Amino acid sequence: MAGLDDVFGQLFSNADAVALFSPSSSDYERCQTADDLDVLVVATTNDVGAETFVELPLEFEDVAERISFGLEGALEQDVIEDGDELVCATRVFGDEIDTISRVRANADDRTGIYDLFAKSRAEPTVIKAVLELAIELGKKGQKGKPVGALFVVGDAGKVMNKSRPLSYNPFEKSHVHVGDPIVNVMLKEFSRLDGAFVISDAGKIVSAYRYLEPSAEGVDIPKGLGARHMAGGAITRDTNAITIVLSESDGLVRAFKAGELIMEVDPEAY
Ligand SMILES: Nc1ncnc2c1ncn2[C@@H]1O[C@H](COP(=O)(O)OP(=O)(O)OP(=O)(O)O)[C@@H](O)[C@H]1O
Ligand SMILES: [Mn+2]
Repeated sequence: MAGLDDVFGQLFSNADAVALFSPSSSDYERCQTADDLDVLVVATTNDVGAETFVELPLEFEDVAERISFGLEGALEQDVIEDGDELVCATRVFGDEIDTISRVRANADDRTGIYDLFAKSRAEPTVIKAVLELAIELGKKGQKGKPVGALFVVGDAGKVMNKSRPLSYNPFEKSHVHVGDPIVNVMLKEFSRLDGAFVISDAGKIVSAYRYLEPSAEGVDIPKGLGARHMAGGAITRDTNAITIVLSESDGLVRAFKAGELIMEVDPEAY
């Protein structure tokens, strides 16, 4: 009778590296003792003191998301190469590693999402909540019609200084946070209207209906994008904010940082 190695051996054979997701110290040590095995640790903190470490900004609950994000980070940090075959070990059912998947790192799959999360000033959970909201808005639209939206996340004081109100601010004196369930309903309602949402580093919604007035000098965004995207790109050069923009015309969600387009995703693919 064939052993498990014969049945599942192809999961391990000729792999270039092993990626351990949030391993315990003993998991990590055991891997260290295996001969010529390249080991990288992917986790929110480097508790095991790994030599090769890729930081996750948050624990992604979805395993496919967790792995793609980790590999994108590893590619970005040049700890793996395009085309590398990886054995990814992660937890799914419990608190310990219980699942193995074999994944090929593909540089073409890079979305820029690692850059957006890993080196931004706003809290990762805040960025995630806003990104998810933009993706959901993009999928559903507003009563079946496509909607556009512009979210400015982080460095809110400076963003407020470089913008002006288009209408009364429904979030004035309120203490609502992007993660609150009620906020998703409110934001969707307000996104029918003009201007930008301004969100603080910690996720407080500071304002809706802001008209951004950054200097657009030296901002290089792809041709064909209009005023919303130009303002969304430019404000990230003038401040330490990032922006997440949903286009009404092509339905894509884009992110800008330091005056540049760093991510472009199709909500339908999520
Ligand atoms: N400086 C700005 N600050 C905030 N909102 C803006 C700014 N400029 C434009 N907008 C908003 O973007 C909306 C769409 O403008 P426009 O069509 O020029 O942008 P766009 O980049 O082509 O976006 P879309 O792809 O959604 O059409 C405007 O109705 C307005 O609500
Ligand atoms: Mn337009």
